[in-house]
Amino acid sequence: MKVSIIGAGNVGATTAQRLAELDIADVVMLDVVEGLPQGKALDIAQAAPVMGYDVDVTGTNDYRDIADSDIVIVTAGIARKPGMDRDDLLAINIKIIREVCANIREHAPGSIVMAVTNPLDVTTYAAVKYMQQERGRVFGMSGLLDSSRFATFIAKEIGCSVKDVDAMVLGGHGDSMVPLPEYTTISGIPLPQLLDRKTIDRLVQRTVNAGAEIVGHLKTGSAFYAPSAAVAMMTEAILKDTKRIVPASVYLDGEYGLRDVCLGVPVRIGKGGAEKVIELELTAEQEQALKRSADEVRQGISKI
Ligand SMILES: NC(=O)c1ccc[n+]([C@@H]2O[C@H](COP(=O)([O-])OP(=O)(O)OC[C@H]3O[C@@H](n4cnc5c(N)ncnc54)[C@H](O)[C@@H]3O)[C@@H](O)[C@H]2O)c1
Ligand SMILES: O=C(O)C[C@H](O)C(=O)O
Repeated sequence: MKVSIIGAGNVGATTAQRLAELDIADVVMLDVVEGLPQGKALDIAQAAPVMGYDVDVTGTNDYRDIADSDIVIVTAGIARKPGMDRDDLLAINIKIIREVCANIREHAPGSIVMAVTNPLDVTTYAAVKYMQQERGRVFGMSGLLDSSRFATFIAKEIGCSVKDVDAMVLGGHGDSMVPLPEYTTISGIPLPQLLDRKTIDRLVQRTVNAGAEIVGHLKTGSAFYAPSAAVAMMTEAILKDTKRIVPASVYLDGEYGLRDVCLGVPVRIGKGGAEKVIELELTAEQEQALKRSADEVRQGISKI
C-alpha cells in the first residue's frame, strides 16, 4: 500500500507521522519547497526503530514519486491567520489545487484523492471536477474533524469519557456548518436528554468557531493535530476497508435535495473511498440550515 501526501507542512507532515505510526502503508511526502519533505521524511523514518514501524517514509519534490499511490492526500496550500475566513484562502489555494490535480492525473491517475486544503468544500468540488474520477473516489476531510471537536466539548461539559460521545456535524466546513445535537449520543443517550438547550447552543457555537479559536492562539497558522488525526483515520478506513461511517465532504447528486455541490454528509468509507452517502431524516429547520450551508459553498464555487 502507498499513500502520497501533497504538502509537507503542518497537516501534511503530522499526517505522515500518524500514518507511519499506524504502520499500514508506505508514505511519500511531496512539497514545492526543496529539502522540506526530504528532511521531515528522514526525521519520521529515523523514529521507526523506537516506535516500531516498518513502512518507508520518503520526501520528494518530484511528482514521478507518487506513481502507484492508492491514496493521494492534498494538504498543499496556504493556511489562514487571525482575522481571515477560510474563504479568504480561495484565490491562492484554487490555483494550487488545479496544479496538484493535474499532476495527480498524470502520475497517479487511479488513486483515491482526499482534499484537505481550505476552503474545503470548494477545493473538494474543484478536485472532483479536475480529477474526473468515479464519484466517491474524490472527497474532502472536514466533518470528522468538526464532529471530533463537538464531541470533545460535550465530553468536557458532561464530565464523561470522549469515547462515549458520538457526535455528528454536517454541512460546509465554515461558519454555516450544521452540528446536529439530535443525532449526537452519549452511550446511546441522545444529547438533548443530558444537556439543556442553552448549553448545547454554546457548545455548537464553540464548535463552529473551533478552527478560528486555534488560529487566534497560534497566530501564524491553523490547527493540525486534530485535522491530521481525522485524515489518518479516514485513510486507515480506506486501506483496511473498514466501512467507517463519518461525515465527509462529497459531491451531491440529489441527496438531501442538493445537486452539483460538495458538502459534509455522513458517508461510508471503505476501499472505494466515500462509497455511499447516508441520508438522515432532517427536521425542516435542519434542512434549511443545510441548504444555507450549500448556498454559502456555492458562492465560493462561483468564483473558481
Ligand atoms: N479540511 C480541514 O479540516 C483542514 C484542517 C486543517 C488545515 N486545513 C487546510 O490545509 C492546508 C494546509 O494547512 P497546513 O497547516 O499544513 O499549512 P502549512 O503552511 O503548514 O503547509 C502547507 C504546505 O503546502 C506547501 N505547498 C504550497 N503550494 C504547494 C504546491 N503547489 N505544491 C505542493 N506543496 C505546496 C507549502 O510549501 C507548505 O509546506 C490549509 O489550506 C489549511 O487551511 C484544512
Ligand atoms: O481553521 C482553519 O482555517 C483550519 C481548519 O479548517 C480547521 O478547522 O482547523
